Amino acid sequence: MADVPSDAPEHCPGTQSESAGKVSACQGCPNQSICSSGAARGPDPGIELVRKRLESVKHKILVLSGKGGVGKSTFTSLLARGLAAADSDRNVAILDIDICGPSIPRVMGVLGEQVHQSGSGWSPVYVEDNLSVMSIGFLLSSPDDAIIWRGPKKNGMIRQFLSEVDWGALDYLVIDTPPGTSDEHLSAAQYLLNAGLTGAVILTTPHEVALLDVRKEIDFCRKVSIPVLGVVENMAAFVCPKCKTETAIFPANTGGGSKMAMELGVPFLGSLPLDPRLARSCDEGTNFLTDVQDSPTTVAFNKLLKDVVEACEESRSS
Ligand SMILES: Nc1ncnc2c1ncn2[C@@H]1O[C@H](COP(=O)(O)OP(=O)(O)OP(=O)(O)O)[C@@H](O)[C@H]1O
Repeated sequence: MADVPSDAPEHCPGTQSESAGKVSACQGCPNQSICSSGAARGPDPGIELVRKRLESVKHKILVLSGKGGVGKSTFTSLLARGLAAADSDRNVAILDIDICGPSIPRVMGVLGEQVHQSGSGWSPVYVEDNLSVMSIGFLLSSPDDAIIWRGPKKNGMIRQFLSEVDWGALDYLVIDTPPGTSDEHLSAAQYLLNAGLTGAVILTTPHEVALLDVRKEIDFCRKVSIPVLGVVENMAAFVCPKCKTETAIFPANTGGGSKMAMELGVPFLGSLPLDPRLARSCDEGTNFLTDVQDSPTTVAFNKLLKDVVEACEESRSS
């Protein structure tokens, strides 16, 4: 093998192998520490592939949250639908890299669709003429398939997703991620930062537990140099459709997302009220923004959308 040094022990896996420096044959080898650090493998060729593929994408937005179930996929779908509806000349796409719980196909109403591969890559599924979707959910034979995948396989999948989807020219690529700061986030950050990531929108709810996790998420963004476009507080309140009384379902005992954003020096993009019609719309895969235009959630979202667009433009010019 070309990547087995002359002083290597018997059964050396090779310096380019994922297991370099990590298997029993490596014990006592003078190259073990350099191999196990990954330095011998040189830069990941995927970084350049992703950069080239995403050259034609103007804004790349990561949607993050510290906790699960706070509304990341819901917000991703609203953001993509809102951006696409505001301007028919604007091309928008969603990439769902929530490998263990891809919910975007359902929320976007394209569950069970097939993706096709051509010479120029995988073709995404079109929801509107200017809105396309790619999700791991389209590729798994069973929803449980990916749950047992280890880090390197997830990393490979994310690299493939970022480098092999034939998006065409896009104005916005909105990327839905799993909750927390896992292998998937590190992989995505590594590839996207080299491809001109616009920034991250961080979702939270007003609960203290969710806010604590959001602090960790902001800390993660700072450590890996992801620009934070802002924090969105979801399920902030419930406005009764009959009497219009507003009730804080999850009381913000410590000031909620806006206070936390101020303390951490990141922009607060706004609050989205809870609306059971939105949950139904996500389950049915319909377009809540056009179907329920009088919802306080639609009104709040439309205002917030302008701020996200502005934050993206500012991040690009800075
Ligand atoms: N503002 C809202 N009003 C009513 N229901 C909402 C709202 N936001 C989200 N939901 C509902 O809450 C549930 C969780 O939302 P969603 O799946 O978007 O969360 P998530 O953060 O992406 O979850 P996961 O961690 O599984 O990826 C869904 O049933 C969704 O329809």
